[in-house]
Amino acid sequence: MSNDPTTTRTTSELVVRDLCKSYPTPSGPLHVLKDLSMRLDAGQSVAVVGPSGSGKSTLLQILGTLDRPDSGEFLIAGRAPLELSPRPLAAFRNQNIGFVFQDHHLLPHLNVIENVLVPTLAAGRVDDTRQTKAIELLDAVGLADRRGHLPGQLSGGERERVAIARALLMEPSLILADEPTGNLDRRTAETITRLLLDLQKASGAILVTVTHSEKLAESMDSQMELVDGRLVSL
Ligand SMILES: Nc1ncnc2c1ncn2[C@@H]1O[C@H](COP(=O)(O)OP(=O)(O)OP(=O)(O)O)[C@@H](O)[C@H]1O
Repeated sequence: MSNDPTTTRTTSELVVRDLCKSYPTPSGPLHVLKDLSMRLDAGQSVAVVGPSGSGKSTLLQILGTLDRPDSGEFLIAGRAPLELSPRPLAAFRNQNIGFVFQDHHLLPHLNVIENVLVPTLAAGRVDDTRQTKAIELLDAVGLADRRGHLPGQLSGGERERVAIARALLMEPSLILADEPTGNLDRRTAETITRLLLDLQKASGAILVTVTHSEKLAESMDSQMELVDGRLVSL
């Protein structure tokens, strides 16, 4: 078995055990996640809901390996990212985790296909396979004829589609979405939700979506609420 965190894939489950996270405040630590555990199989989608301040973004940041918990552990694709040092962790994140965030984070000076290919630049290789994959994904999200456009020349819904294509480029085992339809009108939101779910199901990735939208939450396989630092099935 390879020790390369970018290629090892022993299991495609997401296993989260006893995550704790607190932030220091003047009146003492604010305990946001308290022994949070969850387990999702490949191809499953889950909506995480909860009131503002309940810790949804904190959970997503930790699962996305962008922040560390105080304690606890989790496995993505059979690997424990918390055990990795910064460089292998960045490679692991790039290969295994796709992010779809409300504000897209598209690079304004790169055109649509270049934005989709950004993860390959980070991986240091833009090969023909990924180029083909990028074209396929842009086709799937209905933007085949907008490849050369800059993000500023696209609507909000179109930019979100680019972000979805980019998130799926490396065929990640985990997709994390934070209010992916937050800024969109109802019809566009429905189209984007369908696209995201269709592509996620086809790829077999796990999708964790944080949202305040009941409609979006209901579209996922299951719904969980963050209550007092833990996830409760709805
Ligand atoms: N870096 C930080 N330092 C201190 N407190 C923080 C920090 N980040 C988040 N918090 C606090 O942790 C709690 C959880 O925040 P988080 O952003 O995870 O909530 P959320 O459920 O995503 O909220 P929303 O729905 O409003 O986005 C909040 O009380 C927030 O103020």
